Amino acid sequence: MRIGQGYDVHAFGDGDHVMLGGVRVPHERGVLAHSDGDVVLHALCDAMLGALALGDIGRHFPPSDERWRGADSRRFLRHCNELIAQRGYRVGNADVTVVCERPKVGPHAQAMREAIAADLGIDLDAVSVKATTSEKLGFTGRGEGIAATAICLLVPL
Ligand SMILES: Nc1ccn([C@@H]2O[C@H](COP(=O)(O)O)[C@@H](O)[C@H]2O)c(=O)n1
Ligand SMILES: C[C@@]1(CO)OP(=O)(O)OP(=O)(O)OC[C@H]1O
Repeated sequence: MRIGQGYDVHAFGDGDHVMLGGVRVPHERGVLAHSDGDVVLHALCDAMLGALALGDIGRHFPPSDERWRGADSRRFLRHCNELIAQRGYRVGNADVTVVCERPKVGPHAQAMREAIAADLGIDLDAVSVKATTSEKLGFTGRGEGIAATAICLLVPL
């Protein structure tokens, strides 16, 4: 078995939604990003890559590459899943925490779990999505941005 962790942050900018875990969540701000800026999927990709010491998301999908402008991050997740499968692993379970004051994540967590489980080809109960505020402290507390952490266990196929 292998274990990995990931972390991602995006600043809020103009817009009317944020992508989280592959789900479009209505919000009065968007995020500043090269891709769709999905912090949940970016943190999870980094956790999967980290578990096998395969570098990070920016190595596989460089922000300098125009192919990834506005990209759907589910594409990154599926690619990372293929990379780990090529090495004889699948995600045993994954646990993600989103940190922001708003939007509220809870009402969308089930849809995020379903999207992630579908892309990874694993059971729904192997995917956890949680959220917390930072009690109005720091950049997330001031509503300047959104962060996510992820941890995953890889098990042999
Ligand atoms: N963006 C968020 C933040 C929090 N939640 C839910 O609220 C609960 C309480 O958050 P605290 O930071 O005050 O502990 C938290 O456990 C989540 O269930 C949320 O849905 N979205
Ligand atoms: C996802 C990539 C894709 O170019 O760009 P961003 O959407 O800006 O997201 P980030 O979390 O900074 O990760 C780096 C890149 O791989």
